[in-house]
Amino acid sequence: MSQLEVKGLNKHWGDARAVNDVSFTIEPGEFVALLGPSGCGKSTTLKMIAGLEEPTSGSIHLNGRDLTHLPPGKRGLAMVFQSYALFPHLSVAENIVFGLRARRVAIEEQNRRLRQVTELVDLGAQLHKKPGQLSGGQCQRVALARAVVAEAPLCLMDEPLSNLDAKLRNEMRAELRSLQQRLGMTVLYVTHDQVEAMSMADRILLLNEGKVVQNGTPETLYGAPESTFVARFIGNPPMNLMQKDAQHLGVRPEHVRVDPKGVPAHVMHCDYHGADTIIDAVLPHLNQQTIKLRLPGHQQLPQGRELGLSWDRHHEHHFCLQSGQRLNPVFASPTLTPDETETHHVA
Ligand SMILES: Nc1ncnc2c1ncn2[C@@H]1O[C@H](COP(=O)(O)OP(=O)(O)OP(=O)(O)O)[C@@H](O)[C@H]1O
Repeated sequence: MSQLEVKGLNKHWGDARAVNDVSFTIEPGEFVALLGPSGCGKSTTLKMIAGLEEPTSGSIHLNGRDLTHLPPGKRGLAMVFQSYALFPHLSVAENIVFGLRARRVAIEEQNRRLRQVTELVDLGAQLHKKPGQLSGGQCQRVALARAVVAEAPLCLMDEPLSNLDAKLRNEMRAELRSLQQRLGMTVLYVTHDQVEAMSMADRILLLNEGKVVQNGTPETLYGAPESTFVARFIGNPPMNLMQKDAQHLGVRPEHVRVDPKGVPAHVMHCDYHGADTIIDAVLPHLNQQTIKLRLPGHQQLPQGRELGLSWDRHHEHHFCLQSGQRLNPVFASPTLTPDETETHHVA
């Protein structure tokens, strides 16, 4: 039995369909990211699972128990919010065990779990401080610790790292993922940041306009996007999508290489990123469409420089021009199939 089972979930406000027939499951110990652009329905989905928003229709089961219409307090879920939601007048220790006290868990058990979790999230020296005396990263650790001590069957996280600066966010990502794996926590994690979803999740549910557009591992979303929307959303810079015949031909910037025998291109612009350079080029034989390529190191090519470009066949993605849906199957192991690894020239 799946830990969480969401079936045909809808949330309509008048004519607006914020969440439109969303179904998915989460297995015990899985870390699933609910990813998508602003306004796609991520938070509304999470709120319906938490019991903070009533679904228009659909059902939510946790370990076979129907939660759909239960009040939040009866669902037994843990939550971590972007805002941390700590009580400013309580100490770190009191914040962490707040839920356990409310549930009248025995004091010895509260202390045991508090000791265990403060060691895990390295808060031992801060237990008597108030949230106002902590850094953003420490506040987020307190919020995490509170979710961990609850020992809930599912932990819901709504953009928990978005208030932290870039360096700390990176550190906390690794910390959170390692904590989740060590404890075997089942997590549903809302984010609009594809890097966060790609680096942390076992599986990604990508939402667009209230619908799940792809449900798969990070590798599947990157390597076999089911539509042009997914192809553009995952990867930075996103996949090049060029109109050719009656299709969109997709190839990722990191898979394009300079090759004198390749398709002719003119350099437009070079963008140096430190470890690599992103080059924008025009393809005169493909209706002046543009293509991006990623080259290692610092490349300074003058505007107008002529290049040849090529890529391997197994790195091509084909999508229907009208529907945007994927047309080509995925090559399971490209290096094993000689005719699929040949270099392809588009012109
Ligand atoms: N209480 C409400 N009344 C009416 N419309 C709402 C309400 N709450 C959300 N919406 C709409 O539902 C849609 C989905 O909103 P939601 O907050 O779930 O998106 P999101 O993916 O979490 O976005 P973000 O990343 O910006 O938080 C949006 O179009 C939003 O305007």
